[in-house]
Amino acid sequence: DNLPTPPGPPSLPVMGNVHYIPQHAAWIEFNKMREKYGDMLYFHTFGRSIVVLNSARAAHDLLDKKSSIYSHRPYFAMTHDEWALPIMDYGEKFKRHRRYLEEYFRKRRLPDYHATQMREVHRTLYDMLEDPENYQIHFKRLAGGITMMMSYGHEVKSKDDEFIQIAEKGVATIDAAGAVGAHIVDFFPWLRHVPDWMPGAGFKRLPPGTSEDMHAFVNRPFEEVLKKMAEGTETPCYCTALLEDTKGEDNDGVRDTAAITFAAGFDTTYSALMTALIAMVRNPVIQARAQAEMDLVVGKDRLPTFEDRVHLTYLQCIVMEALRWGATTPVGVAHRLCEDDVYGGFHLPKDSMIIANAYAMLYDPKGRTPQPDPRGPAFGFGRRVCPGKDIAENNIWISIASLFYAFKVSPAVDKNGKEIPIDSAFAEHSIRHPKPFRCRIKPRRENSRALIQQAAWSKGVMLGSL
Ligand code: HEM
Repeated sequence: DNLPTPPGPPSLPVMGNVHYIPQHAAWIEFNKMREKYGDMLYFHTFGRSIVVLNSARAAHDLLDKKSSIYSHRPYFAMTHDEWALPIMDYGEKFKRHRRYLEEYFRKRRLPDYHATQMREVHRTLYDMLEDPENYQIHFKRLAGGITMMMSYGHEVKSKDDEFIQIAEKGVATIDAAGAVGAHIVDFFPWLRHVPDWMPGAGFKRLPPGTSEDMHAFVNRPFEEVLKKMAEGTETPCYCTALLEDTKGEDNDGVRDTAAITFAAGFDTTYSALMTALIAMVRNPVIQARAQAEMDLVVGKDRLPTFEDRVHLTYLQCIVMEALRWGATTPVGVAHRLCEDDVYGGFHLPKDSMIIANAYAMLYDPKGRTPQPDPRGPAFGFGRRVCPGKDIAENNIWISIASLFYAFKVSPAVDKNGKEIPIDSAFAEHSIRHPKPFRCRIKPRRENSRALIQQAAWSKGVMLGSL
C-alpha cells in the first residue's frame, strides 16, 4: 500500500533524517518532538528505519498486543557472542533461556527468595548503622548480594568480594548502559555498518584484556557452583536447581542465564534504591507519613516483613513513584519489527528498530485518574518484558520498607548546621541514576539500633559486613 510512514523531522536525500536523533539523553528530546510529531516518530537512513514510540498506548498496542511480530531484537554484529538474553534475537535459544528465567522468577516462586532478601537487607541496615556515610557502597553490595545469593548461592560479605569485583568488571565491559538500555548516545556509529549503540556492540570497542573479564564474569561464579556441587557443599540456588532440572543437557544455558540476572539486575536495582532514597531525603513529609503507616502496621518492636506488605498501601505508592520518577531504563532495549505493519494509518516497515520511550510515558504530564501503573513502561513490553520484574520489585520493596522503618534520612548539613540543598538531577545514561548526593541516615527511634543489631546478629551477618 501507499500509506505514509509516521511523521518525523525533515529528511535529506539519501541521508534521511537520523541526524536529528539527539546525541545525548535522546529520550528527553524525543519526548519534546512528541508535541510536534505525535506519539510515533520516524527516522530513517539508507533504507533502515527507526520508530520511536512516545506513548504507553502505542507501545501497548504494538509491542504487547502484537508481540508475535514485535519481539525480535535489531541486528548487530556480535552474534557469535550471543550469551546474553537481552540482546538475543527471537528464536529457539531465546525461548529456552526465557523459559528458565520465567520458571524460576515467576510469582509463585517469589516467597522462596524472601529469606535471602531479608537477610541481605538486614545486613545492609547494619552496614548503614555502622557506616552511614558510605550508603552508596552498601546499596551496591545489597543489589549485588541478593543476586549472587539467588543465582549462585554465593554470600557477598563485603564490597571487596571476589565475585562482585569480577562481575562489576564484566558488566562494565558489556557497558552496563548498553546491556539493558539502548545506547542511543552513540547513534551515529550505527551508520558504520554496525549499530554500536546496540547492546553487545560494545564488545567491539573493548580495550585489550577485557574479554577476559567478560569470560571470568560469565564462567567463574558458575564453575564455583559446579565445584561445590561435586564436593556436596553447594547452597541451593537458581544454578543448582536448574542444573538438576536440565540434567546436564544445557549447562551453557544455566551458566548464561545466571550471569544475565546479575548483569541486568545489578545496576537497575541499585538505581531504583538511590532514587527512592533521594526522593525521601527531599520529601520529609512523605517520609514521615510512610513511617507513621509502618508504625501502625508493623508496630515498634520488630522490622517489617513481606507479610506486612498488603497493609502498607502508602509505602507501595512510594515504590511505584520511585519506579516512575527514576525511569531507570529510559528507552529499555530496542525491539525489531519482523514484518510490515500498519498502525494509526501509518506504514511501519519490516525490520524497523522499535524504541519504546519509557521516559516519555513515565513523565507524561497529562494527568489521569487513577495514575497509570508505571510498571508497564518501567519493565518493558510483550514477550521481552523484564523476566526479573517481580523479583526486582520485591527487592526494592523490602529494602525501602526496612530502610525507612529503621532510619530517618535527611539532607546533610554544613559546619554551621545548615542543610545542604540537594540537586535531584539525574545522570542521563541509558541506566539513569540520581547524581551523587550527600545525606544523613540516622536510627529513627531509640530501639532502632537494637532491632538492627538483633536482626543482623540472628542472621549471622554482623561480622565482615564492611
Ligand atoms: C529495577 C530493576 C529493573 C528494571 C527497571 C528492569 C528493566 C528492564 C527492561 C526495560 C527490559 C527490556 C524489556 C523490553 O525489551 O521491552 C529488561 C529486560 C531484561 N531484564 Fe530487567 N529490569 C530490572 C531488574 C531485573 C532483574 C532483577 C533481573 C534478573 C532476574 C532482570 C533480568 C532481565 C533480563 C534477562 C532481560 C532481557 C529479557 C529479554 O530480552 O527477553 N531485570 N529489564
